[in-house]
Amino acid sequence: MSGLRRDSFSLLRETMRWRVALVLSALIFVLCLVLGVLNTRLQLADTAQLAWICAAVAGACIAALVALPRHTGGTVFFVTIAALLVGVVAFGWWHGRGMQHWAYIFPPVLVFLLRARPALFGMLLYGVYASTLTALLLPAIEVVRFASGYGLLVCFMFTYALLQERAAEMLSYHSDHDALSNCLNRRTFNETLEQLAGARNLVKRCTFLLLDIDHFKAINDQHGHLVGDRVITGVAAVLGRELDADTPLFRYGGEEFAVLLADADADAGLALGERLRAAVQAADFHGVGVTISVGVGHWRRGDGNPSAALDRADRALYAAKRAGRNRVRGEDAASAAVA
Ligand SMILES: Nc1nc2c(ncn2[C@@H]2O[C@H](COP(=O)(O)OP(=O)(O)OP(=O)(O)O)[C@@H](O)[C@H]2O)c(=O)[nH]1
Repeated sequence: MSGLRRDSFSLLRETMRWRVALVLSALIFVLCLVLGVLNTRLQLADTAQLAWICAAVAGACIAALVALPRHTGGTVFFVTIAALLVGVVAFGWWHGRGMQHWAYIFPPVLVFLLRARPALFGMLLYGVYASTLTALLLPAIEVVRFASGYGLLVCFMFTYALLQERAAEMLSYHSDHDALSNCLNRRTFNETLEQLAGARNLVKRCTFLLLDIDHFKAINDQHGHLVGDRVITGVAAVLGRELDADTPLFRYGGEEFAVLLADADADAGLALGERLRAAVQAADFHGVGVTISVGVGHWRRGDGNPSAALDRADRALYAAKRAGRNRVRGEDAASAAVA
């Protein structure tokens, strides 16, 4: 998980978080200054003291947001403000005072700290708590005023959080998948290979299958590129149906696919290759005869880089093509092809 996907998604989220954090901390800072002055005038020393403390924390948050990298600054802000709000609620509870105006800060903080659904649960829970506290201390009209404003804010924040989650999922899907075949794309394949090579990866062995549509240029030439595109989509669908849900299928190149069988030996790869080859041959591609050739390469941890096994799968594929296509070849054939 690196490169374009993480950059674009994280940047979007970090920028949003940072901006909301800055606006919120400025708001809390100003609000607390005003509350500090008013409570001092009303001679409510403990509430004034609380307001000064909150103003100082909000001021420190503004400094942290400006000085630290956006991601760290945002996280520091939301965690600090969440802790501060819990402190304010505890203060209100302890002194038997309604602190319902603070409740309006909870929804944006929870939405930027948690996923949408747990945030909704937290927002509603706090809304019930603050409404009950208000009902105990103030006239019913105040409860209605508070609950309507707070409810509206919760609806807005939950909608925003859901939209943001959907946008992130879509962004992630489109940066991982190929638009024509809906398979995982080459970039994801390269990342998977890198992860596999990592010393901390738990996969002990794996088998690569490279699958290439036979005489695809002729299909394009005879039926046109649109039909060629449909054949690629159709072959991907057939392969996807044959594979387990947890076996990834990649579009490796133009008319070439790759399958990564984790914790499987070479024989399992050859058997799967044969099943996939037969399934494509048996499928109906609107009258176009389509077959695939398959090359299989095996890798064990300690054997060096997995890309060497991929190389062997590529040579086995070449051997399958040379042997007449529509067949599966393993590493023995790859060695023979080199010799
Ligand atoms: N329609 C379509 N054609 C593509 C796409 N990507 C690559 N191609 C074409 O696929 C063809 C691949 O041809 P070759 O690599 O010569 O191989 P082949 O004709 O399949 O022959 P063998 O692999 O030797 O069986 C080229 O003509 C590419 O232009 C695509 O996304 N859509």
